[in-house]
Amino acid sequence: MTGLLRARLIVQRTRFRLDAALHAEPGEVVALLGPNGAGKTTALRALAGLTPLSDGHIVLDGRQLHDQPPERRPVGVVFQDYLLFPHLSALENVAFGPRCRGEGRAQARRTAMRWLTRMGLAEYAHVRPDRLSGGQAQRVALARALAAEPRLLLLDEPLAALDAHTRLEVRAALRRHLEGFDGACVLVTHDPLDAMVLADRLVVVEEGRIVQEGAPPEVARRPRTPYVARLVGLNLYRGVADGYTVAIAPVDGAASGTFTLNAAEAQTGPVFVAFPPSAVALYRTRPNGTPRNLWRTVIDGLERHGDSVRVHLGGPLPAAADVTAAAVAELDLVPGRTVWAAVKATETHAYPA
Ligand SMILES: Nc1ncnc2c1ncn2[C@@H]1O[C@H](COP(=O)(O)OP(=O)(O)OP(=O)(O)O)[C@@H](O)[C@H]1O
Repeated sequence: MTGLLRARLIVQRTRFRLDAALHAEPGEVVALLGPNGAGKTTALRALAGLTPLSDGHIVLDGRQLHDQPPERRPVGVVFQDYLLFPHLSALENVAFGPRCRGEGRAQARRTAMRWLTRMGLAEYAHVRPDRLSGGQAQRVALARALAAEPRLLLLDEPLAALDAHTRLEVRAALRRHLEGFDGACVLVTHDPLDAMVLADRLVVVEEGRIVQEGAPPEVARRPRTPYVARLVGLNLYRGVADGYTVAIAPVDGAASGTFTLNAAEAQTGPVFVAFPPSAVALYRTRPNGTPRNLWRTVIDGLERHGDSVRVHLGGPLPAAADVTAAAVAELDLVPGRTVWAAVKATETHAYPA
């Protein structure tokens, strides 16, 4: 396998094992996405040399890194809370990187100033971290990591400490800065939007294993686990296809196993079927002239979801449906109510499992 970064990360703990093969090309941004405790941070720390590998390897630019201590690795790290030195100015914080790489004091300060200017922070050069906003501190931390000219940049939840508004701006700025970086970048995030916006490739980790990877639109369109489906907001089922019909496998013990969905694409054998909550229409009484998929179900719960209301439906096919607030009032949708749910075959998407 070629690539700037080639790694097989194995970390064995008493009740947890990470075993993940990671690779990245020059200039590629790879997002590690996964639920709590999946092993994302462990993978990042292993790449940085902060957590030892139990087995495996890390090769960067053709050089073995796994036997090098953290300070000898051409790796820049931005932690979630940035870990800026509180007693140093922004400039001195950024100059720390080039200093560690052996630049003289004056030269390191010039390098640091260049980076701060690039990040739009020149006027904050002499300000200490406690006087910086979250977004500014994030940029200083990024400048400090990049000023050391790493070949691998590691970002641990780079936007997690920011409020929603700042996050939007910083996300866009971070994307621009990453576009100018020609090394490999691995970032860890919980947030699917961060991942979709920032990454060229998503690597989904669950229970220490990679369960899916691919370009963001591909992962979003064809989720392969319930976690990924929830993340991208799709209803997802496993089943066995015979032409345009799919016999759905039991979902969380709820589906009977005999539930059949009509899909838009003809397939044969094990498949996933996905459709968005917005494709589910709800009725109080059995509608006439209906789409091909129609079933009776019970409302489990409701929650606000952006401008609409997400209705959680129980068996026989647990699903989420997005409806307007007006529809909730009109149909008197309340938990426990029996409704009819309909999905057009053309709104479903079936693909090989
Ligand atoms: N220092 C440690 N010693 C022992 N176990 C640890 C240590 N750090 C993490 N773990 C365990 O290893 C597993 C993976 O943790 P890790 O922090 O890598 O997950 P994560 O995907 O980053 O989760 P989160 O999104 O919650 O940060 C978890 O079961 C965690 O409890």
